[in-house]
Amino acid sequence: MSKEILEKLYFKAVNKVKAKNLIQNNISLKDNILTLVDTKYDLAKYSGLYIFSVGKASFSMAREVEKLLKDKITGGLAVCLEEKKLKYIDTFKSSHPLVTKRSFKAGNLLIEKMSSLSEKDLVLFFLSGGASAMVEKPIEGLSFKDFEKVSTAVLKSGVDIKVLNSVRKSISQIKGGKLASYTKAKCLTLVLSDVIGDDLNTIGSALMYDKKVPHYIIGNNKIALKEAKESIKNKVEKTKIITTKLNKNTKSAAKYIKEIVQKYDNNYDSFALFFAGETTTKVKANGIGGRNQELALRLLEETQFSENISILCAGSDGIDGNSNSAGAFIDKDIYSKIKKMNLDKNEYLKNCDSNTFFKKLNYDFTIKATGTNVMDFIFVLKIKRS
Ligand SMILES: O=C(O)C(=O)CO
Repeated sequence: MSKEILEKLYFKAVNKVKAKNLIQNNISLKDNILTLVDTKYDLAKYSGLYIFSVGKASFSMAREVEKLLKDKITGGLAVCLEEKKLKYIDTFKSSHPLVTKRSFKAGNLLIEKMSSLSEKDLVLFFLSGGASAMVEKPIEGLSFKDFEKVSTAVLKSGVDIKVLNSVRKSISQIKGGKLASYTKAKCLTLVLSDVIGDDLNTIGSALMYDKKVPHYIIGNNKIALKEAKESIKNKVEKTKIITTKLNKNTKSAAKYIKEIVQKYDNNYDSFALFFAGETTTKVKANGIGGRNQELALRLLEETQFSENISILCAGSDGIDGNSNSAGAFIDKDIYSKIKKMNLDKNEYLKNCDSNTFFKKLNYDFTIKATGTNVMDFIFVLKIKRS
């Protein structure tokens, strides 16, 4: 029952920031006038309209924008993770989370297409999280092998995305706004934020963020959480978005969440608490899991939650680390199951194997990739058990 409610809350949040809603809520076309958020562009003034899209939400963004703008679109490219085609926009399947040669190919394709445009063309560039790994053109002289070594080492080091992307920008010919300099076209960037505080210098390694390109944030975790909160406000005594900027390592995050839950537990009979952000962890072993399931595992350490509390920790993209799950649940029954199955939490933590742990218990949250990405969610629910 609580698992079902948590799952519903998750999909409420995620659906609000899926491409279909984002495009419908932020872009419209009437009599050749394209309205983006609050700015109007007269398409008659441009010789071509090009759509580019990069990131985990790339394909769905491009697909939805095609549905809206149809043959107004002259061309473009969606670098995506799907092997799918579109009518007006070319697609190219790249890789994530590791940079591969496909990411290099995607980088070159972007440069080739964008540099062929003139100042009379208009570009809508859709940027979502994951873009940094999906497109790349490393600085001259850096071999693929060396590039791979550097990027894999920083990826596993446990640094946050800001630091990670600063390193990525320093070894790239397209990141840190450099991609924008390859084109003469008028460019506008529409951003689905997967970074704390919607920092445009960090999202997708700021491919297009130089001074001349307006950026519009069209989706972020705040929008997602508000929708989830609204959907449950009549069913519990208290709802609260605690933070949209959680950026601690999994250990400190677990401690922080526990303290807050304890406080609410002492004061309310029922509640829904919403946390969002991105925790960090050092990957020191070869198990299966990601930061969301590791956080859930750490939440099980030391004191138990009281019996009416249940929790979901999950990535909004539907994928947690190297596992095929989005995250994991916790409820009162998990403690006795752990005991019964004689599972040693510390062993699984040490082996970075949180997914195996939750799968054994049948407490993993496994869904398909959602096609969007606004970082991670932690939903805490207190309701009477039915
Ligand atoms: O840089 C990326 O690709 C991220 O996921 C953050 O936006």
